[in-house]
Amino acid sequence: MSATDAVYIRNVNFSYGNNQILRNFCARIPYGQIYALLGPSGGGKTTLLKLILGRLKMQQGTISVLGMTPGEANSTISFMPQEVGLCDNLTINQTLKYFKLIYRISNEEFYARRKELTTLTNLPNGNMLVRELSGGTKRRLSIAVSLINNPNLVILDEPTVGIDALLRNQIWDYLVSKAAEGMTMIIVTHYIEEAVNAGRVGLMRNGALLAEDNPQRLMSIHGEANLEAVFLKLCCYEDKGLNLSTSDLQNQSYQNHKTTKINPYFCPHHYSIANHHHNPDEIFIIPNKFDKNFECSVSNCSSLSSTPSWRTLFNTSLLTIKLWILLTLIYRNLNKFACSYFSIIIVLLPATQALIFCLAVSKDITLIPAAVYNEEPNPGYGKLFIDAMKSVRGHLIQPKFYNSLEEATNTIQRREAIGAIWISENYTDAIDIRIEDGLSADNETIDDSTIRIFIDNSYYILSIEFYTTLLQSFADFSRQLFHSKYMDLLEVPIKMEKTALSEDYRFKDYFMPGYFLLFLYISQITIASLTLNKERKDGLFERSLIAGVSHELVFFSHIITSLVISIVQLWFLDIIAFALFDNPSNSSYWLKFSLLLLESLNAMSLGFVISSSINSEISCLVLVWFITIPQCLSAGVLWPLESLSQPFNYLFYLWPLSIPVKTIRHIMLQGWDLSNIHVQYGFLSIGIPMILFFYIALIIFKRKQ
Ligand SMILES: Nc1ncnc2c1ncn2[C@@H]1O[C@H](COP(=O)(O)OP(=O)(O)OP(=O)(O)O)[C@@H](O)[C@H]1O
Repeated sequence: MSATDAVYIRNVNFSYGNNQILRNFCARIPYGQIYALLGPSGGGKTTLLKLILGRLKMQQGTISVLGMTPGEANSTISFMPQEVGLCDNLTINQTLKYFKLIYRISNEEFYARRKELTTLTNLPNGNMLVRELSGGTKRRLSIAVSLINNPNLVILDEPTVGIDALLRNQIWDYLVSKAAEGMTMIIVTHYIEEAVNAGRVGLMRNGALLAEDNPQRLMSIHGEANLEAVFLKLCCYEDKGLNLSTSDLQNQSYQNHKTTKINPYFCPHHYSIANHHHNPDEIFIIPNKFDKNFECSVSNCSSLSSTPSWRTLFNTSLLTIKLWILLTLIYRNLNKFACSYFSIIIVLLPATQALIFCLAVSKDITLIPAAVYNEEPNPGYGKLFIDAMKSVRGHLIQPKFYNSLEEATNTIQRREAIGAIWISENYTDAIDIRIEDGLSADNETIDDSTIRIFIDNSYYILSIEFYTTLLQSFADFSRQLFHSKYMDLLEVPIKMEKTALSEDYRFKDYFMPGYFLLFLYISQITIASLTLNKERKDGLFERSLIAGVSHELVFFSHIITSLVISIVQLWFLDIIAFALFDNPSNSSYWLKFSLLLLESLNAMSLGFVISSSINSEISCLVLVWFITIPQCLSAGVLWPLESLSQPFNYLFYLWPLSIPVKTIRHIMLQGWDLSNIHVQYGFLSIGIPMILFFYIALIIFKRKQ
């Protein structure tokens, strides 16, 4: 290679599996020129660009880019991918600002260049979201992004597709002027006629270069009026088996070079990384043989850069730069998140679920309808029992009276009542006789003094509550009855003593900690399972990597962004569950907060493993459902783990929610703190898998293309 080559490619072979894409590909792209790469669709142009950028691993051959190996000089290279490479959820201004921050362009330079480029590319209002732009406008923005850092080398993959002819001409004029200032450009284009503007064209077919030269010279060598005819002619040669090798052509073009004056427009006198100050009329000499031993000249390569050399920055303040990029990425992530309607639902998901929970479950069940058939002609003990029943557990049972047993039981059939109560005609007398006779009471007296109950057990929870209330009412009723007869000793001989853990907890209190944890978990795993695959598909990702952003920084930026989202979610949850509603929390606020936050990170780590491994977002969501829905039942959220059938209960302890749910209950209901071994174990059971999953996710994220 020569010192005048910005990019030097020699004998490169590349295959995707058995499909060989590039065959002994050779090309050289001089500094300060526009190199147009032409060829049929599927010919391997994009593959070649990715090899130049180091985004694909070389299999065979040599590529030197700005005197370095592919990928090394990327911070001074800009790349515009074929798919425009923008993020739909950012505005035009945010997109440009993102690259300002990534490339660390000074404010002054940035505003001047932004003005120049937005005028050139005729961009609309900077506050418009990228997703609101037309295809052509996106492409124009993408061009502006590629030039915002005034790079040494710009690689544009089909930049002018979908752009009208007038603007296309203006853009080409601008590119030509930038080449005149020393910028090197590789442009893949399907518009053969616009390639005439380039200083050099490479005609590519079936993964090999058919010819490479100045367009005018190529046309004159082949005696054709346009490049398309040249290309067709070369294809014909190839099809007929005439082997017109690249070096033949180069020798040929070199010979022509010596005699042909190149249009000064395409051989600008400013160009010359090797310090050749050419006269506009001077001939640009292309060496006719590739140098065998290539030596890179880094100083030459970096001298054109207006942005600081990445290496220098690495040496001086590596940490500051990484921190700066990390902050920029977080800024971008948050902007993207804020622009999506879906985000607000995700942020509010745990809080809204908590609100629904508090409205629906946190109050005791009241007013369960019960049908009463009281046969007693006058108010007696039957009425006393019903009155006792009404006042138990906040009016849980609402009695409705009927005139026959049939009417009362029919209400159960019609689902108008959860149960029916039948009090016999002689209930008061029978009770008195039974108290008198004690164990010698006859069967008829026992029958008459028994209250009969009919329950609809298909409403399981309601029927349990109904039955429990009846038992409690009967205890109250009998206490009153025995008290009225001075027989207090006959009271039921069980007394509930008060302990630190004997608060009057109900079903909702048992359910609440696990439920809150479940919804934090679901929201975080859902976000995370769509994060890394979306990042990979995001147009900015490829560009950011080329700009020097590492996979690790992108990964950490997502962890921090999701952590911020988790904290906001937790605050909303706290406001709803503990400030607006009076849910029990017997623990330190920070211990509870830390456990919930750690479990959010745990969910995130598993979500990242999913999103780094699977590209399809639908498949990720299905997998998330597959993991989370069974946990509602088998991780102790709703139903205690102790009741699960053996040996599966041991297996179910492996669910990411099982031990955290137990631990949060220990903290919130039992008031245990970090000195308790079970709480420590709970924290460890979240932390260890979390670190492991984050590590696995990062490895997959880095390896998977
Ligand atoms: N990741 C991949 N895995 C397998 N094959 C691939 C992959 N990427 C590209 N190819 C194949 O490599 C060939 C060259 O693709 P490439 O995108 O480089 O062509 P191209 O010349 O840029 O085409 P176009 O002009 O249509 O963009 C195509 O046949 C394509 O199907």
